[in-house]
Amino acid sequence: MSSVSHTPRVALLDIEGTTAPVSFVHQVLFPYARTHLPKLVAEQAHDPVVHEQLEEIARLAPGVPPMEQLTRWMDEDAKVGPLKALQGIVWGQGYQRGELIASLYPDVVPTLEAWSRAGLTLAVYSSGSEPAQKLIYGHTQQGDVTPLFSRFFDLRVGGKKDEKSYRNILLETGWKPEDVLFLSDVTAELDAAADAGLQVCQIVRPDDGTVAGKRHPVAATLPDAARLFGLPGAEPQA
Ligand SMILES: CSCCC(=O)C(=O)COP(=O)(O)O
Ligand SMILES: [Mg+2]
Repeated sequence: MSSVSHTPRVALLDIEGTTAPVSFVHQVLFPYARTHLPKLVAEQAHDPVVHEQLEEIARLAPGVPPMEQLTRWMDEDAKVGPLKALQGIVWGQGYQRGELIASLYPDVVPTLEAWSRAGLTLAVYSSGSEPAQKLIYGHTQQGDVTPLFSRFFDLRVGGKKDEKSYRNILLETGWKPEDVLFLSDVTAELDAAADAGLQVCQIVRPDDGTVAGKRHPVAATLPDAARLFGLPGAEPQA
């Protein structure tokens, strides 16, 4: 397991399984998109934003009807740009209609507020599109918490299991790798980030049934991660 040496200045956070329960994404957001995507594709295909994504589907899967391809990707939980962009659009409609409200783990907002107050830069890296990230944090049970974050990264920089994506984030921001702490539940994502020189912490939420890996520090909550990395917002020691 890698050791913890340098206090991070940037916290780069995954969403599903790290700040939001896997159950919220898989039992609320994904089914909502599955229900509403066919109508979006059928009725809003001429909207320029939707149209651009439909063209991208046709490029990636020539000859396949777009809704058939989207269903295939949803069945595989594929992290693909056009699916993520279109899911973001229907979730936006859902939040606007009051049919969706985002669930975050209860420790998330207080800990991020403590980190922000202490001067840490907070950023998101999720497979969900940047608009979808802003929607989830804009419609939480605690209100709009998007101002806590200064940067949002999605598949535009590459997939989360690819070391190059983290190098792209470093290039775009000028952050030093050792200053950045990436928090995620998925070991393959942490491996990629660590290979790019970032500090990493696996969030192993008992409710999500996450399995702890062996290579990286493990925390059950963000306060637990704060304690491991010398950050504010740590839970009091027992
Ligand atoms: C913006 S919330 C929905 C997240 C999502 O679509 C997804 O596929 C989960 O991605 P993550 O990278 O946060 O695990
Ligand atoms: Mg995750």
